[in-house]
Formats: sequence, C-alpha cells, structure tokens
Amino acid sequence: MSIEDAIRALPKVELHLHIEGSLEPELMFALAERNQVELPFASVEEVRAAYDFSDLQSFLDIYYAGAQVLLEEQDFYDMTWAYLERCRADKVRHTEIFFDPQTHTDRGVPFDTVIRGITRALDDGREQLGISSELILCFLRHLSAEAAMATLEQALPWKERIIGVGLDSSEKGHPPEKFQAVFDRARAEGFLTVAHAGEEGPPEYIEQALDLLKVKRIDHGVRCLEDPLLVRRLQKERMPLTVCPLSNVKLCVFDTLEEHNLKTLLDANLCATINSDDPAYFGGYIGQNFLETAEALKLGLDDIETLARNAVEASFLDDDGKQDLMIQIDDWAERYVH
Ligand SMILES: Nc1ncnc2[nH]cnc12
Ligand SMILES: [Zn+2]
Repeated sequence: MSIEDAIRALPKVELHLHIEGSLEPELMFALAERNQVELPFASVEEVRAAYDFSDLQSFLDIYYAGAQVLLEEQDFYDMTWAYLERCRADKVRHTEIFFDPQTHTDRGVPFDTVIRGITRALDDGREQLGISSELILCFLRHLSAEAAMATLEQALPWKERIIGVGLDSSEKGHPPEKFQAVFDRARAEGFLTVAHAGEEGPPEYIEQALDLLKVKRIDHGVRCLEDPLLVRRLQKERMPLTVCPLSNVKLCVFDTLEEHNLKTLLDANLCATINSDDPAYFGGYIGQNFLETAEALKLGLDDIETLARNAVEASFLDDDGKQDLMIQIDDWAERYVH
C-alpha cells in the first residue's frame, strides 16, 4: 500500500479554511449570472489565469472581488455545500470554518443572510454527510478596530452558532495589538480566539496574538522558526499551528514546497497541522495539501499520523468528539502504519 493510499484513507480534521476561499470559478460564474453581477473576468479560464499571486495582498485583491457574487442566503448555502462535498471526498470528518462577514456587510449584504446560508449548509452536512463543523468569525485586520467591534455586536445573537473569532486579511502593518479590546470583549462573551500570525508578519505578531489576544491556535505561524525562544514557548504550551503548505507557496512565503518548513516544525515537536486555507485559489483541498507536501518533504506515515492527531488535539471538539476521532485514527494507523 502506498503513502498516497494511506493519505486518501486518513480521517481528517480541517482547522484553517476560509469559506469564501472555497468559491470555485465555475460557481463564481454561475452566481454572477444568477445575481446579475459583473465580474472583471470573461471566462472561468481567465479567472484561473489570474490566480498567479506575488504575495498575500495580490491574492486578497482578487479574493474580495470574487466574493462580490455572493448576495443571497442560497449563494452562501451553495458555496458551503460545495466545500462540504469536497470534504466528503477527502474524508474530512470535522471542519472548523472561517467566514469574513465584513466582506459582505460592507457591500450591503446583511449579516443574517450570510450566517443563515452557511449554517443551513453546515446543518445539512452534519445530517447528510456525517461531517461535524464549527464556525469562526474572522475580523478583517485592514479595517478598523471599531468596525471589528461593530461586527462582534452583530454576531452576538448568533453566539450559539459561532465558536470563536479570528483575525485575517493583510497582516503586515496590522499587528494583533490593534484588536486587543475587540478580542477582550469577544472572550468575555464566551468566544474562543485564534489569529493569523507569522504568515507574512514577523514572530512578534505571534507573540502578540498569544499575549494580547489569548489565542488557542496560531493560524499559519510558519515564521516562528526565526525566534528560538518563541519556538520553545510554542512547544511548552502545545500551541497549535494551522499550517497551509500550498497557500504558502502560492503566496510566495516559500519559493517551493520542497523549501517549506513543515517537517522542521514537526521534528521540533510543535503541534503543526495541514490545512487548505483558500483551496479554490491555491490549487488544492486538504487531501491535495497532504499528498503534495508528503511528497515534497518526504514525510513518512509516522508524520502523517502525527499531523492527523495534532489536528484532533487542536480542534475545538469536546473530549468525547476528540476521543471518537482518535479511535478512527487508531484504526487507520493499525491498517496503514503499524
Ligand atoms: N491566507 C490568508 N491570510 C490572511 N487572510 C486571508 N484571508 C483569506 N485567506 C487568507
Ligand atoms: Zn487563512
């Protein structure tokens, strides 16, 4: 049995997925037509050709443009359902999904429209596909802290459906400290916290996310290796890193997948996980991220098992949910590893 077979069969948990980043060009065009929205591209091929990014910002510009086709509750449903079908194909058992309400509310789409569409699909995914899920609201860090606070207020009636808040968009120049008060309030309201840090930004942003935002996970975090003291802290605290290898190469954080530091993170005993980030834009869902990374970094089955167990440990599942998944991984390991 090959490592490819083992990866395909692996029960997976995804912890870093922007639902707007799962919008495939085909669905983008279908929604543009349905909603009479004009896209700056003539065809699906032209869209794909534009996915040639030089850094995070060059991606975000196109990503926000693509999101403009999302107007009605059904649009958010269709996008989320399409992602869940990819999850089924990739044997994702549990997923914790980011959504960016400000990308939509700033265009006049009501917060409730966004979350109703997404949660209805997640409910159907649980019932019809057996995929459990959680929702994490991300604040756009290039916008003001006041705007983030207003978004948090809008989310309060939906508290039971949103497990946590996060921080995404343009990292450099927008340090976590900018959002300390918002995150204080979010935690007081019972939300867990995560933040993108150390993707393009420096290790100090990871420290700020830990110290000021009290995050439970660091999204990306790959630049932590530049600071040995920080690495020791992340090891000691078993702080999860939701790493996104294909994303990092597409956004030029690493020149090639062979140069990615995921294997170094694993060998340092850090709680690293593999995720897809924005799979419609970066060339692959979680399964493809595992397959390509395993090949490029010559990961062994022991590494794959560690990555799978790290993701369960890092998830926001309760103890029973975690135990259930660990048993599924035990069964997988018995067949493919031991
Ligand atoms: N990789 C990423 N980094 C920051 N913000 C994002 N929004 C969507 N994907 C992102
Ligand atoms: Zn991300």
